[in-house]
Amino acid sequence: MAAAPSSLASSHLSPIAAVSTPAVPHQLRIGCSRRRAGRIVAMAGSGKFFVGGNWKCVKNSLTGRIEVSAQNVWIGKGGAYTGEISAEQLVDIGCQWVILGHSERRHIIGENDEFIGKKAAYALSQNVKVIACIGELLEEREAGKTFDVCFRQMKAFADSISNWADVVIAYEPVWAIGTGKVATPEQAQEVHAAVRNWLKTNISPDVASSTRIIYGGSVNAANCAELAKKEDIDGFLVGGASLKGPDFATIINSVTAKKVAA
Ligand SMILES: O=C[C@H](O)COP(=O)(O)O
Repeated sequence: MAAAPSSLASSHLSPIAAVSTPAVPHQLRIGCSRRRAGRIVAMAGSGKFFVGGNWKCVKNSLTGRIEVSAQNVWIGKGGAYTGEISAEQLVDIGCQWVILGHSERRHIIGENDEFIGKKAAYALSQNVKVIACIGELLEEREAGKTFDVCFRQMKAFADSISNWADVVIAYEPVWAIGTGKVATPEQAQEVHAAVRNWLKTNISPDVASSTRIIYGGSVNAANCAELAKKEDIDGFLVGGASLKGPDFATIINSVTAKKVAA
């Protein structure tokens, strides 16, 4: 892979961590994904936490530091789209965030860049904030196409985004998601720095320095600290490790420690 462009300082950014937990039966669910259908996804940042999944369970048990994210939303105003979730529904129940472009939506469900971009545009138009996921397949990395893929996915999001204050970028190499094969801190930092530089070049230096870029893919209690030390890693999007409460706490603390250190 070509050398990454120089990174922009991001140590002032509020860190973020994200987690998921297994489904709780008989709860209203928003969003779904593979083995973790109905999971909770929590993110910490800007002094807030964000959680999505089993709505009643989440909403009734969280403090004001926690916000909720869905894992899917429809591309436009609600209507006869059976099985889909509208942004209006999310707003109605007080759900502030949605995860878009997750690799499972791209590679299993078949959502393409344009479709994901439409979702982002409409969600943002309804004041639903977006966790914009990008990331390359293993064969794309091995072919030296990591930056090409991530930048193409970034452009699709950027074409739909006017207010970057409501966007968090999640870099999740597909080969690291749910595999136990985490990117090394250097591999992750290289892509995060490149994405931040892409924002600087294609959007603005302000957006580049203020947009949080979080890493996802086999983050756990053992590897989070070294990842969190990297300059352009502003937090985590965590799946499997969030099934273990103490591990999640360790992950949250790793990014909180970064914020304190900054
Ligand atoms: O949504 C979460 C990410 O896909 C990461 O999942 P993972 O931590 O199980 O690899």
